[in-house]
Amino acid sequence: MDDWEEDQGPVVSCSSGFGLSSRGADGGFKSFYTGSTGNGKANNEDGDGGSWKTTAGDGFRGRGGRGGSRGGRGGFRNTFKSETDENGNDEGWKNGEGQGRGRGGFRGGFRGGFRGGFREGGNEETGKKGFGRENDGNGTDGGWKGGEGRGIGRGGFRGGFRDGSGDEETGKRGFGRGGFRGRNEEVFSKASTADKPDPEAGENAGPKVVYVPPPPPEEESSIFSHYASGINFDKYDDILVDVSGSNPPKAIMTFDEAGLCESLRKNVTKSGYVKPTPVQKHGIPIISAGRDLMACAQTGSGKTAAFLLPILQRFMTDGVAASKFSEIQEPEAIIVAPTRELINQIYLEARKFAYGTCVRPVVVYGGINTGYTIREVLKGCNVLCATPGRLHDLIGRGKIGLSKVRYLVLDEADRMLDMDMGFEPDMRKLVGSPGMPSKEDRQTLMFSATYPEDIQRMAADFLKVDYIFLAVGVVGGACSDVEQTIVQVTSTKRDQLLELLRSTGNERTMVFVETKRSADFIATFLCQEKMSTTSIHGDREQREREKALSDFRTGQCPVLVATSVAARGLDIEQVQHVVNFDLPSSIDEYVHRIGRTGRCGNIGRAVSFFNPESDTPLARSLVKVLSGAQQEVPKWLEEIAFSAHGTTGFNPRGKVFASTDTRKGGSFKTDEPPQASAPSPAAAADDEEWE
Ligand SMILES: Nc1ncnc2c1ncn2[C@@H]1O[C@H](COP(=O)(O)OP(=O)(O)OP(=O)(O)O)[C@@H](O)[C@H]1O
Repeated sequence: MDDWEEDQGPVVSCSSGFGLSSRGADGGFKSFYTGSTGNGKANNEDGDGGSWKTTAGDGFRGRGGRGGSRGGRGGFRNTFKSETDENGNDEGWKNGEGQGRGRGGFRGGFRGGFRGGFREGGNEETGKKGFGRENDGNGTDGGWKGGEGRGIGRGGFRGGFRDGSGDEETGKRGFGRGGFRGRNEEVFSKASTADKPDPEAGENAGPKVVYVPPPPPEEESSIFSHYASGINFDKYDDILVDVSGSNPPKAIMTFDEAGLCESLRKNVTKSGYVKPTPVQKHGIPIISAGRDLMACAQTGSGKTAAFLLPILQRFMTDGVAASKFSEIQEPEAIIVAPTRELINQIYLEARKFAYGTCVRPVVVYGGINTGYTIREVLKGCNVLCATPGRLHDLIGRGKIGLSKVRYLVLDEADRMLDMDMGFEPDMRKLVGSPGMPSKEDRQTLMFSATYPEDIQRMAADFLKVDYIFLAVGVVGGACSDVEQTIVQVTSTKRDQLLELLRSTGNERTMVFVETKRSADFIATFLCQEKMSTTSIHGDREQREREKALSDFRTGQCPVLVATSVAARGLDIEQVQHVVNFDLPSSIDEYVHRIGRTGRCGNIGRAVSFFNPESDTPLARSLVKVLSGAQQEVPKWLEEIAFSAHGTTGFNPRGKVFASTDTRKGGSFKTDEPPQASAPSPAAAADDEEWE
């Protein structure tokens, strides 16, 4: 039997103990929220887990279990301290000796299908052999004692204890899936993920993932469903465009000039596209002419179609391998993106534009069953849409061959090439993989709304020397259709949020927070306040993530609390409003987050809570972005920005916007040396928990 088929054997479900859309409450909050209904109280009976923390032992730390609808989660005393203090609900305890007793956190875990079992390197799959008191059904005790080097896991699968040397990003080498951390939760590792065993992939590598996503709709009406472009769509034509590089092809003005075949043309029309956006007007002929491209255009301005259409057209002209079963598939195009939801969205766009043609797009990403993924790939694959981890996994298994790759597309290219938080090692590994045509023999296309200067320079390694740089508007600038408001806060952010959401009625709103725990906490809080809220972050199962997104898309839950996992690329109809409950530490991230609204010529609003204690390093970049998008800059923000010493001008991560192609040497340089930014307190606390 082929190795991947083994995945079809008995597997441990990551979903056992979970209600469909419900989860235990975070310890310390005495609350519970459902993923979809906002019914915050019905199942609260066991959710009031006490927070806990240990400070001794061999660096272990985890979370209490997530037990179905009755489970609680061990709390996070330190991180949530201020919030729980505010709430008066913190029942946390601290244990300096690595021993102690907890309440709901563990109890919930034990009751949740053996999640949260106490393990000492025991059976990772179930945690059953741990010290969890599985029959502690009444939840009256749930206490535990831990000596050195022992830990409490968050579920048998997640967050289990870490030996300190494990892979902090994935927990792959630790005991259990410590989950994701930090701001970009899809970032698996600073080193290549493929260098390490994939917990979903190999034998003995950890729990197998059984989730198989529902098939995408087949009806034509669903495939082509779209939202209308907005009143500002025509204003795109006024945006300044800078094209640099030798002999750039002439822009097209209409889709008729794009030279699309009949099928593609029809699909473009059925998608509601009447005229191309600037990135399409310039990008399509550049790609069609066979040139490499680094394109920067504001959020929501149609970058996806700008690369998909010319690629598909080339395949229609030159032909692609017939889609048929083969034990190894050799796609002609590979598209990579940093998050699962985004790559799935790109896949759906590819499928839409390729509708009725012989081109078969396939999507692969983590969090879903590997066997299922492989079967889908082996049916035939011309355009492979992938997140990096799963892509390398399939290449490693010999299911994907690279020798026929003609197009390599990096969407959110700055994230994909970010050395600190992105997938740079994975991308280098990909282009260096056996069979992958050299950059001279393939076309490499990069798209984003932001391109820090250092990333631009590094990106050149992946591109032919004569690549074209296309900038629509200011590189790194925010979409001017988003009305941006910055509100100074003190300590009552939650109440301010509530007031804000109450004033916006049923508007579809994304609330961004910095940490996964904050996401749970705020979602719980809003549910308690009778607001239909759901949440998405890297600690949720893929099934839950997709359900959350779908509930938000359909309007069943008009409020989505999200970490930065949802900051980039997601194109959701009628998101009228983005709230930065916590500001991100990077201005690029800010630009992407607020770009979830005001898309395709529609108007949107973004309100950001600015906390002078933690957000001052971002002040100058914010001023720059606000004024660049013709937004009012509050006086107080200007004062903070210009009195702040030791902050970088435009990006606290020490990066500066490039105003244009770095080959021309242009950038918004500041007169201050770049500094490494300190993580925000919230993010730091998040790190603390996982390390
Ligand atoms: N020419 C067009 N006419 C009408 N609608 C369009 C056109 N081009 C793109 N759209 C629509 O605009 C929306 C935004 O497009 P897309 O998601 O490609 O933006 P993006 O530039 O990739 O954004 P982000 O930077 O957030 O990733 C989508 O719903 C897409 O279908």
